[in-house]
Amino acid sequence: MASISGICSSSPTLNHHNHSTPKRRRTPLLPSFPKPLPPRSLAREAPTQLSAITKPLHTNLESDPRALWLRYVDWLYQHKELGLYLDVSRVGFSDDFIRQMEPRFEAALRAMEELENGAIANPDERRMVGHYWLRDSTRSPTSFLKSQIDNTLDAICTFANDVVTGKIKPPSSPEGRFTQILSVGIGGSALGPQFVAEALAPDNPPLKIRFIDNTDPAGIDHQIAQLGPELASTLVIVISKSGGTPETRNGLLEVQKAFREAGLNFPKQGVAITQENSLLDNTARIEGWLARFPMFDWVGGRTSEMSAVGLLPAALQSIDIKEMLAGAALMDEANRNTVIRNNPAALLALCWYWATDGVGSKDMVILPYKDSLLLFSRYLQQLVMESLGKEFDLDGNRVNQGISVYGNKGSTDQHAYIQQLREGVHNFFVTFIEVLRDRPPGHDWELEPGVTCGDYLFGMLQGTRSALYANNRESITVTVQEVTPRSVGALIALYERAVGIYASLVNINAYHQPGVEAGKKAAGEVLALQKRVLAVLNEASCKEPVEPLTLEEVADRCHAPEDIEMIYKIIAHMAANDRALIAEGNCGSPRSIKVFLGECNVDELYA
Ligand SMILES: O=P(O)(O)OC[C@H]1O[C@H](O)[C@H](O)[C@@H](O)[C@@H]1O
Repeated sequence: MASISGICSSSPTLNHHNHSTPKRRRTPLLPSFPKPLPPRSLAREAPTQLSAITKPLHTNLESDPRALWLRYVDWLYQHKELGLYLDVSRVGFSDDFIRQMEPRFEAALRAMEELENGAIANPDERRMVGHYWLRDSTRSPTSFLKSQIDNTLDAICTFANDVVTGKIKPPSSPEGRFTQILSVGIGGSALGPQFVAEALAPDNPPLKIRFIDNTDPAGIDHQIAQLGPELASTLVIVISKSGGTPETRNGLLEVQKAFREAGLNFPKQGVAITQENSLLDNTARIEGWLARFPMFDWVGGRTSEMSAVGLLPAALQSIDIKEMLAGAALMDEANRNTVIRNNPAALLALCWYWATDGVGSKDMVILPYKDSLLLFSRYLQQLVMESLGKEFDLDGNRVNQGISVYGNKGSTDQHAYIQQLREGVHNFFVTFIEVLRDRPPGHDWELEPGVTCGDYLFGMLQGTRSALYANNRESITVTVQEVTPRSVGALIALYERAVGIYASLVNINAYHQPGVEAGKKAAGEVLALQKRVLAVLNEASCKEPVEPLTLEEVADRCHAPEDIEMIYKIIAHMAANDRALIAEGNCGSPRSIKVFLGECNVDELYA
C-alpha cells in the first residue's frame, strides 16, 4: 500500500466505535457562508422596543483640568467599609443623558428587587435567580432555601477543615493527608475557582489547586503528569451544575483511568459538586465518592462562585470564604440603593450604556494593575458575554445584544496592545482595576530615591489613564485597598449586579444561554457522523483485499454527500492520530486521497 504524505500521519490503528444506521441528512454540518452584511454604521440603532436615548455621536470629553477635577470629586463613589472606590469621571455621560435614563433605571432596580424576592427572573427556563441569597441567606424567599444555603456552607467548612487538618485522609498516600486539588469543570464551573485561586491562594496553601477545564487530551495529560506520585494525595473535585457536560465527563474519565493505572481507589478521593440527581450526582452516590455538595437550580454557572463551586476549592486553599461572602453581601447592600450615583453597580451599568450606546458598540477592556487579578477579565468575559450576548430581547425582538470583554493586566499590556487602544481603532472603553496597597507592610523599599517598584505600577496606570483620555478614550477606575477575600467578593458582586441591571436596561434575559446549545448540538452531530465514517471505513477495510475509499465514496456510503467537507476533516483528524491510513494522495489535496483503516474490526462489522 502506498505511504502517507501531507499533514496525515501513517501508522495504522484499531477503531472501536459503534455502528450506527446511516440516515440521510438534509442540513450540511458546515453551512455555506452567509452573504456579507453591509458595513455597520458607526452609531448602531437602539433596540427597537426602547425609546431612543439622545447621545451626541462624538463625545466631547471635558478637557479643562479644573472642571475635570470637579467632575471627579462630584462623581466619585466610595464604599467606606469595603475601602472601594468607583471613578466614572472619565466617561463622558451628560446630565441630560442621566435624566433620560432615570425611568429605565427605576424599572431596572425594581426588577432587581423582584429578582431578589424570588421572582422568575429567568423566564425561558422558568427559574428563580438566587445567587444574591448565597451571601445573605436571610434574603432567600423560603426557609427551605435558607436552610439549604446554610447547611451547605456548614458542610463545606466542616469538610474543608477535616481535609486540611488530615482528619479526612487519602487511602494510600505516604503523606497521610491530601496535598493537591484537581478541579474538573468548565465554564462557570471553572472560571470563578480559577480567578479566586490566582487572586487569593496563599504562597503555600495546604492544598495546591490545578484545573482540567477542557477536553484537550494533551492538556489533561499535562495536569496528571505534573501531579506525578502526588496523585495519591490528590482530591479530585468534579464540578458540573448539569452533571452532564461532555468535556467534564471526559476529564473525569481520563482522571479515573489515571487512578486505575496508578492502582488508586478513585471514589475515596473524589468529590462531586452538582445538582441533586444529575448524572454526576448519581454516579458519585452509586460509586460511594468521598463527598457530594449541591448546586442549586436557581444559581447559574457564571454566578456560582459563592456557591459550593467556588467556596469549597477556596476553603481547601485556606482562603477565608466567610470574608468573601461578607464582601459580596456588603456590595449587594450598596447596590440596592435607588439613587444612581450612590449605587456602584448602577453607575457601572450607566457607563456601559453610555459607552456602548446600549447596543454593544464598544468593547470592554479590563485592565487590573495587579498580577493576582490576571484572571478577572477572563472571569468577566463569561459573566458579561454569556449574560448579555443575546439575539432576542424579552419581547422577542431581534436585538443581537452584548458587550465584548477582553483584557489581561497592566502594566504588562502597555508593552503589547495598548498602542492600539491609544491610537488605533476607537472601539472600546477601559476599566482600570487599581489596588492601592503594593505589598504587605514592611516589605517595601526604594529601588531609586523616593520611588518603589509599586510606584512604577501606579505611575503606569495613571499615565495610561491620562494618555487614553487625552485621545478621547473613556475609562472607568475601580479602586480597592488590597486584594483580599473581602474585596474579591465585593468585585464579583459588583459585576454580577451591574450585568443584571444592564440586562434590564436593554430588556434582555441575562440568565439563560440558548446560543451555547447550537455549538454543542453541532459537535454531537459531528461525532455521530464520525461513527458512521468509521463503520464505512471498517467495512471496506475488512474486505480482501482491503478497499481504500475516496472521500466521495465514504460520503456516499454514509448517505451524507452534503457533509463531504466534514468527512474530510474527520478523516484528516483520524489520520493525524494514527487512527486511519491514507493509501493514496495527501490531505493537502483532498480530492486525491484514498483512505482505509489499518486493521479490520470484525466485531464492529457484525455489531
Ligand atoms: O456546570 P456545567 O453544567 O457543567 O456547565 C458548564 C458550562 O456549560 C455551558 O456551556 C454553559 O454555557 C455555561 O454557562 C456553563 O457554566
